[in-house]
Amino acid sequence: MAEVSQASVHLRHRIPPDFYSLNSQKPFDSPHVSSFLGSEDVQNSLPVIDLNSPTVEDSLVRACELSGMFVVTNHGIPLGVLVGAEVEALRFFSLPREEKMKALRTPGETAGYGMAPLAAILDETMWHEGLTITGSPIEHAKQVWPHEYMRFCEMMEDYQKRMKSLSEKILGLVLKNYGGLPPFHESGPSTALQLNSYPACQCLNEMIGLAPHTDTSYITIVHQNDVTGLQLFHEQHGWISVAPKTGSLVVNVGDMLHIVSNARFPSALHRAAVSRVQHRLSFAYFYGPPADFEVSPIINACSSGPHQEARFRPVTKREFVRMKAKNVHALSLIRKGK
Ligand SMILES: C=C1C[C@]23C[C@@]1(O)CC[C@H]2[C@@]12CCC[C@@](C)(C(=O)O1)[C@H]2[C@@H]3C(=O)O
Ligand SMILES: O=C(O)CCC(=O)C(=O)O
Ligand SMILES: [Fe+2]
Repeated sequence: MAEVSQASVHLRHRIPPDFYSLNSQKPFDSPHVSSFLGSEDVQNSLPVIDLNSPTVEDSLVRACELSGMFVVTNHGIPLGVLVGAEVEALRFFSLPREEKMKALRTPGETAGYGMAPLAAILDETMWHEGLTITGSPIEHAKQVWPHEYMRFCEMMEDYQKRMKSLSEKILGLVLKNYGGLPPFHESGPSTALQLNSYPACQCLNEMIGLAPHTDTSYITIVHQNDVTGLQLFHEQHGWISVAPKTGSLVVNVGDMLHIVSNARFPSALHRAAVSRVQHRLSFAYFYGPPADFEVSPIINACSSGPHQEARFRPVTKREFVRMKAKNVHALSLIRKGK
């Protein structure tokens, strides 16, 4: 009996809500989210960085220091690639629930359909479904489209290839004064593409799409469709809305870069809100160290004042992910002197 309820709890955290049937109910208030989803309309306060600018390196470093999140333009990814990926993602998320369930993430795996892993340690329900892709999505795509999987796979592979180069360009510039990109040895970085879908939500008066979190990556590159929803927590303004701008991309600092920079760059605390009328899609590309690479603060000439002593103990991404699966505040567990 205990085993059965354990399993159902586990399933509850993996399987997205039944959006269609919930939306056919009369609107009701969520007990957990009492009108806290408002955000200040100060989205223009996020730095916008032209990657072709001659001062790009300084601007990137300042933006990382200031808010841990910024917008990039002239990034070299054609609009057609972003829109093409949106079309394919929508083709997937528009499938009937039982079809998408064929691609359900199996326990212990990264890739597949389901709730964000974050759901496992939260009480509240998130109005969210996601498809995580690592490399080729062929296995899951074939399960849902036995004969029409190629277009989806080609689009997603091309998207990841381009995002990988862009991540390396941005991270290389940000870390230039730290000796450039960290040495990855033979293993290469660990990367993942997370397709996020937030269907219009009519049944709840206020509902969270993705709960507040930081990403584990060095950096994450986010593309949003034209529906506003991404919000960044800002020390002075509270939650600020990061509205989509056609063709531009949002970049945020994750936990691994926060550690490498010895807390000089904040790991951006962010969340996603949902719309009552529009289906929101976002694409998050995570670029991080390989699982067994030991990440530790780099102390060098550009670290001054309070940053001179290592603030974190070394940690591998694998160990950190294990800690974060139980505690969203995993960073505090590796902070020195705590
Ligand atoms: C590569 C990954 C990062 C991620 C966990 C995952 O294995 C796949 C999903 C990612 C995501 C997306 C939503 C927020 C987040 C915290 C989560 O629960 O799943 C991130 C994870 C992360 O950055 O740790
Ligand atoms: O939907 C968004 O804009 C944010 C997605 C996100 O934060 C994530 O996938 O980690
Ligand atoms: Fe995120």
